[in-house]
Amino acid sequence: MAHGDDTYNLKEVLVTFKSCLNDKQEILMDPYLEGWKGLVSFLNTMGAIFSFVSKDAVSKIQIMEDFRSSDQKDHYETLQSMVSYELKNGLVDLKKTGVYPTSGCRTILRLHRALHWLQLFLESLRTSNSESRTSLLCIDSYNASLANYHPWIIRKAATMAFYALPARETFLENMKVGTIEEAVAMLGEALPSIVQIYDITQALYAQHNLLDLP
Ligand SMILES: CCCCCCCCCCCCC/C=C/[C@@H](O)[C@H](COP(=O)(O)O)NC(=O)CCCCCCCCCCCCCCC
Repeated sequence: MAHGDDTYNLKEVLVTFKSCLNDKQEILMDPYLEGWKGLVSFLNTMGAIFSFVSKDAVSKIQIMEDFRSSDQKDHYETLQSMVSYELKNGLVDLKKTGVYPTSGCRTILRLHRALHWLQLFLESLRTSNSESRTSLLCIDSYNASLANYHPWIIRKAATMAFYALPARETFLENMKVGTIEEAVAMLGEALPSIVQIYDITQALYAQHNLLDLP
């Protein structure tokens, strides 16, 4: 996985999401977190204006990595095993924040909602044309997804930061996957696995009534 800025290649990051599913269609925690870490590295190349976003993502990734290096690590091997372990042992605050403010279930839910934003944003980036403004694509995908879970002050800060995004062609070049056309083609290849991971997680959380965890 390329995390250094000069060898940075978003293709590797998005391909990591492809390796998240095992043969039982369960989502493997380690590559899932690895994918997020790669996205955060990319976000860090977009400037300090996004540091409040990357800090929050990093702290959530860290919570999950701590579970993966704890005595309970085997229970956190997949999203499915995490849900069943935490629910069975009463380790999730279901109605309001209490004893378990940083459960795996609520932490992954935040990343899962952000994955929906990513899916919408990448899809609009892929299907837009050279006239499109990245900032507006980003604002639209944010408003259709994550914004619904954020208070006014975060929405305001996020929207202001989006205006600092580079133009579409520069953005696609920054992905370091070759020409604009190659970058667009790569998005088309990577998106189905992101959609699949999102859909499987959404169904898992819906099945256990976990979509509104505080
Ligand atoms: C192209 C760059 C745009 C990046 C925009 C990302 C979406 C904006 C998210 C704004 C989050 C603001 C920070 C605070 C969030 C928290 O309040 C909030 C709730 O947490 P809590 O319940 O523990 O309090 N946290 C969250 O919703 C989780 C946010 C996680 C955001 C991860 C974003 C990673 C972005 C990676 C960008 C990669 C772009 C790749 C494009 C080719």
